[in-house]
Amino acid sequence: MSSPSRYLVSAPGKVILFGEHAVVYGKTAIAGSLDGLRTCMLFEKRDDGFLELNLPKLGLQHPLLWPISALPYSKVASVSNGNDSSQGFSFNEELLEALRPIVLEGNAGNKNNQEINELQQVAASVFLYLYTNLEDKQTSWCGTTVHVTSNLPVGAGLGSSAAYSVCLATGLLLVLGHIAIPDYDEKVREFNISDSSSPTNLINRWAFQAEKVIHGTPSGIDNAVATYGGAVSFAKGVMENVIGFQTLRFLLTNTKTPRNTRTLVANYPHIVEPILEAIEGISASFKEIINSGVSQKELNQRIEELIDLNHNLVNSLGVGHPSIDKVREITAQYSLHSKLTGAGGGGCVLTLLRDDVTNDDIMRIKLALTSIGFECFETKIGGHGISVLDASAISKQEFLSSENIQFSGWKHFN
Ligand SMILES: Nc1ncnc2c1ncn2[C@@H]1O[C@H](COP(=O)(O)OP(=O)(O)OP(=O)(O)O)[C@@H](O)[C@H]1O
Ligand SMILES: C[C@@](O)(CCO)CC(=O)[O-]
Repeated sequence: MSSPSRYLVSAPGKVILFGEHAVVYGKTAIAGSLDGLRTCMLFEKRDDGFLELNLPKLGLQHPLLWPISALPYSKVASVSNGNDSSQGFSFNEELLEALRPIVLEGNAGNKNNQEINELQQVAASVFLYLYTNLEDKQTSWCGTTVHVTSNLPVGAGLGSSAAYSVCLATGLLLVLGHIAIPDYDEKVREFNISDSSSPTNLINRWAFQAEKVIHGTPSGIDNAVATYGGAVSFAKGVMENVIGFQTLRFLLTNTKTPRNTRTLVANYPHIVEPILEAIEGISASFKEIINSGVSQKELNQRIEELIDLNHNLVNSLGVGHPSIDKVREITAQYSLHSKLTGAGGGGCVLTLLRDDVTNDDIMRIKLALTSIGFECFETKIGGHGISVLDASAISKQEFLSSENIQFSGWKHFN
């Protein structure tokens, strides 16, 4: 059977319930995939030896273009054999350095690439970093065009970079013949991180590399959630399913504030260590409570206490912001509890919507928040991680106008 000439891939955003920042220092965090907030990519076959990347969500109206022959293949020899104990590969700084001028050069005569800003350069570097590593001379694709769409806010704490990284890793692994579209319509939720032959693990490892291009030293929780989906407890690259809170409803508020996500940890490691441990205690308490069989009312009340505790602790690491305080103030008027989520310093705020909150109140809260320029999403946690589709029958136009179209027939890796 011939391989598809187009692939569609889709990965969810994530929300961190407890443990952001602390997880970077090896503490346990709890997070889940976002229902309905996803990034999608269409990979189209080319036969002219070029790579094309379209990034409209980053404000780039024209395509970026590179000849495959310009990639610095001489820098990749050691990558796949490297040994990064946390997730499987070592990061190739030398390759990233070599890609910097190439990102801007593009093909001769194409000035487009030179006009791109720093965020766009990072997104392009991720693409070329993965492609250079994964290119397989056996592939029947002599180039690819990538289109990206997303309903996730970028740079707001909901894991848009992880969804981007997971989609790119998956699409390129498919295009370059390392993995194939699976047969499964539904995912069996089992993690076996040590099984290096599992396509899901391969995707997660390469997405982690991509996250390193964007973030430097990420914990790996965001790419893990975007890859595996569902709700997880995560520490030091090790993950467990957490069940029992997929029924909870949340309001996410994007304060749209430029973020300052730098914490005090690097400057005061000894002072903040007890704070990081206390944050880990919150994740542990959450896991205990969620499995304890307490009534829904008691469960909600305890989660709200943990939300406040976590917010105040992470706030003391220096990633609070007046816009986050504003959301907490408005939701508190309706007796609801909120915390920053993700890297903080602006960005998104998570509010637990208890069962007893009326739809009228939710509407009023949303109105109060949107009237001061914030953006709200009502969501549940859980749902599929990376999903793929043979898109041979889907045109580029259909894909680009697909915001409200649900493509059917998605497949999932087990
Ligand atoms: N739709 C997209 N198109 C292109 N690049 C994207 C897209 N979404 C995310 N990115 C890449 O991810 C970067 C944003 O990552 P950043 O970590 O700042 O935000 P986030 O992932 O939304 O937040 P957090 O990591 O706190 O959850 C962008 O600068 C870009 O490089
Ligand atoms: C702030 C942080 O903990 C979460 C970002 O979504 C960073 C990370 O885990 O890599």
